[in-house]
Amino acid sequence: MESDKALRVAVLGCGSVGSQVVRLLDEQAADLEARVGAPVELVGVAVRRLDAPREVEVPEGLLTTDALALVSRDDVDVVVEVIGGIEPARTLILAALENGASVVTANKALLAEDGPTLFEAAEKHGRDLYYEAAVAGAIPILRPLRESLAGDKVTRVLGIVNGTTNFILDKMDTAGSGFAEALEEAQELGYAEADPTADVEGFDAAAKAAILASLAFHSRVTASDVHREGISEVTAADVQSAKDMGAVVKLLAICELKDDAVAVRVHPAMIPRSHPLASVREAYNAVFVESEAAGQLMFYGPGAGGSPTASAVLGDLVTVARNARAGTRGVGESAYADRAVLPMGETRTRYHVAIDVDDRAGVLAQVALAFAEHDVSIQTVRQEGRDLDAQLVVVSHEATDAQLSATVEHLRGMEIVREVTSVMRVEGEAE
Ligand SMILES: NC(=O)c1ccc[n+]([C@@H]2O[C@H](COP(=O)([O-])OP(=O)(O)OC[C@H]3O[C@@H](n4cnc5c(N)ncnc54)[C@H](O)[C@@H]3O)[C@@H](O)[C@H]2O)c1
Ligand SMILES: N[C@@H](CCO)C(=O)O
Ligand code: NA
Repeated sequence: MESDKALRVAVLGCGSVGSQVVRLLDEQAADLEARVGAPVELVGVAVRRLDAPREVEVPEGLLTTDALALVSRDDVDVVVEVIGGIEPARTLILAALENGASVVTANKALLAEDGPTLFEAAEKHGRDLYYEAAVAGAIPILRPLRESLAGDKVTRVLGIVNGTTNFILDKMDTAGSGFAEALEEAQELGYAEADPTADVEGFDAAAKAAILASLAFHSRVTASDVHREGISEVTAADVQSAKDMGAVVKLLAICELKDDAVAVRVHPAMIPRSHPLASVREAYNAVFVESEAAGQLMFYGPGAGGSPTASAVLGDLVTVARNARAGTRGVGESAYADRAVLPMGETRTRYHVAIDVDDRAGVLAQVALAFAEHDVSIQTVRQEGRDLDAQLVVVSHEATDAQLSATVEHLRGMEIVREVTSVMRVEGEAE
């Protein structure tokens, strides 16, 4: 792009995010031009159907159903991919890069599954590939990890990175709703999709965790490296049990550096109400970062929605445009550390276990022994007497997930244990 020439932008997909990108490109045109130093011009919008209803009016003549032809035009400087999914998004991004365009995308699913292929193509063709919108929507988190913290050593990232599940868990906590009822409300408000599997079962958060871990630890982490558990099994009893111990249940994406390996997981966990992430309500997102020199940082804001997500897309677009004007490109992938990914069994965590037991002599000792047999140290035990039985709530110290899950299996098989009523990991508290 020459210094006074417009930056020519093609947008692929005109749904929730794409329509807001198109709107902002029009409404902010004068400011964008001033910030970039050249006009930012929309030259085409690829859609699936020309006659579909849209949230934005696309200028005459810009709509096309041939996305491949659009990205193959030699007058396109930047392609914004907001179709989502693996194909045809991957083919279109690769074609755009090959054709000399830079790419801005919000596509976490594709980046988490096949990021390296895209990064290599960007490198090979000397173009930019930016994706701030892919993790936690509008919240600036990827740029801080990639740039602001590039001189520090990030040791841990804890994130609430899925708005739908945070909304559901928040309703279960504050309104006492059951999972199904809270999900229905999330669907009515338009947070959850008709098929909520990607959100509820943690796939969306796992993709984001893979991207966060890759950037935080300068390694390649893909979605298949992430241990994933969703929230569909979280019960009102779990939520109440968390409340009783001054905690709240959140779906967390946890990325940790352990010696020279990384551990990456997504699962519901109890965190103390005093932890900054406990105050993240409704569909908001937040990412809590711990690094050696900076200490603790928290990034908070709207993690979804057309307009917030478009804000992140436009931020990337301005960066790409400035790079192009300066005749340079931004930093590419940084995977030099090439760290191994720890299996979940070797990851260290803590468990909260609630069990119904017979209320008689020696029961507590037997339960304590089960923990001891797996070399798991107990932090607290709370007992609540009932008519004929008692509920014991045990919170462990840190141990490997394998030791902790073996302890739970052991408890389930014990004659004195009537039922294990709640099992959940506990995070966000110093040992
Ligand atoms: N909506 C959000 O809150 C949000 C937040 C962060 C990231 N994202 C990501 O942004 C991307 C877009 O999400 P969205 O919510 O806007 O989805 P959406 O379903 O609202 O929009 C996608 C659009 O792409 C169109 N499309 C599908 N195939 C096409 C093709 N071959 N050519 C042209 N158009 C095609 C669809 O018709 C649809 O209008 C996804 O990768 C998503 O993960 C969305
Ligand atoms: N479905 C996602 C959208 C943002 O990726 C969420 O609920 O957070
Ligand atoms: Na973001």
